[in-house]
Amino acid sequence: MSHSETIDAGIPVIDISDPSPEVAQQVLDAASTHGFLFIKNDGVTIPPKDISDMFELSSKFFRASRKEKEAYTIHSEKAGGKNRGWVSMQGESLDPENSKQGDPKEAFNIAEPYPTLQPLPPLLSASIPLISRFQISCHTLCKNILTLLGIALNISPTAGGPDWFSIRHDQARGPSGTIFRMLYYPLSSTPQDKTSIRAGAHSDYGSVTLLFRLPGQPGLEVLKSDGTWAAVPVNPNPSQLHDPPILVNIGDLLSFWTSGMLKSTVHRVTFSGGEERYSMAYFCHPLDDVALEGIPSGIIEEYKGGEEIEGQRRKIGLEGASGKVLTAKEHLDRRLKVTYGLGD
Ligand SMILES: O=C(O)CCC(=O)C(=O)O
Ligand SMILES: [Fe+2]
Repeated sequence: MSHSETIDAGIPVIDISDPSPEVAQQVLDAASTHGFLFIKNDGVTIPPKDISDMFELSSKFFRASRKEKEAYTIHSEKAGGKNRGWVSMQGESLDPENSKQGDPKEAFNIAEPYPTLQPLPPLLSASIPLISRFQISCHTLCKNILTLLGIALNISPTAGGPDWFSIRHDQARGPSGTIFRMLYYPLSSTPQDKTSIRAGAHSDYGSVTLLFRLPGQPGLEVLKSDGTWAAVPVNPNPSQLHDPPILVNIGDLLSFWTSGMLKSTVHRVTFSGGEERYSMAYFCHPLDDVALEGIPSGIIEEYKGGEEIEGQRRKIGLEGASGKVLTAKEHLDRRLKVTYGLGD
C-alpha cells in the first residue's frame, strides 16, 4: 500500500443539460452510492470565465498582508458575524479528533448576499458584481440538482412535485446557512509526505456542496466503504471535457433528511503533489426554518438506513433523542457548535 498510487474514485460525470427522468436517476444513483458526482460544465450555468476570474481574485486576496485579512476574522462583528470571514492557518480542524494542530490552510467565508451583503475587505469588495454573480449561478446549479433529485424520488405533484427540495432552498424566501468559501493551501515550509493532511477527514454539513479545483492541484480524496482512500481527479476526462466538470457532494443534512439514502461521504485533502493549492466550495443549505421531516417519497420510505441515521444523530449531538424534528438552522447550529464550540 505505502508506495502505490491512490486509485481513482470512479465518480461518474453526468450531463444534466437535458433533465430527463433517466438523467435524474443517474444523479440519484451517484448520490446514493458515491455521495459524489461530477456535473458536466455546460459553459452557461456557471461560466468557466467566472470560475477562473474567481480563482484569480482568491489568489489576490490570500496573498494580501495578514493585517488586511485579520481585520475580517471569522465570527467577528466586522466580518458580519457567525461563520463569516477569514480563517487563519491552523485556525480550524475539520477532524479535531485526529488533528489537534488545525489544518494548514486559510479560508474566507461569504454568506449569501441577502438581505444585505456582509462587509468585505477592500480587495474583495472591489469585485462584488463578480462574487455575487458567481454565488447566484452556483445556487442555480444546486437547485437544478435538487430538482433532479425530486424527479428521481418521485415526489407526487400533490405534495409539491419535483420542486419539493428546490423550493426549500429558494433564497428569495428567507435566510439560510448557505456559505461560499474560498480556500488556500500554502506551500509547506517543511518537506511533506504525500499523505500529510491539508484538510482533515470530514463530511460537509449542508444539503449539496459544489467544489471547484484547478488542474495540476490534486489532493482531494474520498473514503471508500472498504476503508481505503481514493483520489478525486480535477478533470476525470481531459480529452473529452475542455472545462473541468463541477464536483458535487451530498452533505450531512441531506443525508439525515433522506434517512441515509443519500450518502454524505467523508473526504480529505492531502499534500499529494505538494504544490500551493486553491479551491472554492459552495455549501448550499435549505432555508433556516425548513423542518427536516417527512419527504413525501415512497422511495425514501422504503429505504431503511438505520445505522447511517444513528451515526448522523451522534455527530450532531442528538443521540437518544429520536423523534425530535430539527429545522435546518438547528441542524447547522449543532454542527458548528461541534466544530467551533460556538454557542447559540
Ligand atoms: O479543498 C478541497 O478540495 C476540499 C475542501 C473541502 O472539502 C471543504 O472545505 O469542505
Ligand atoms: Fe468538504
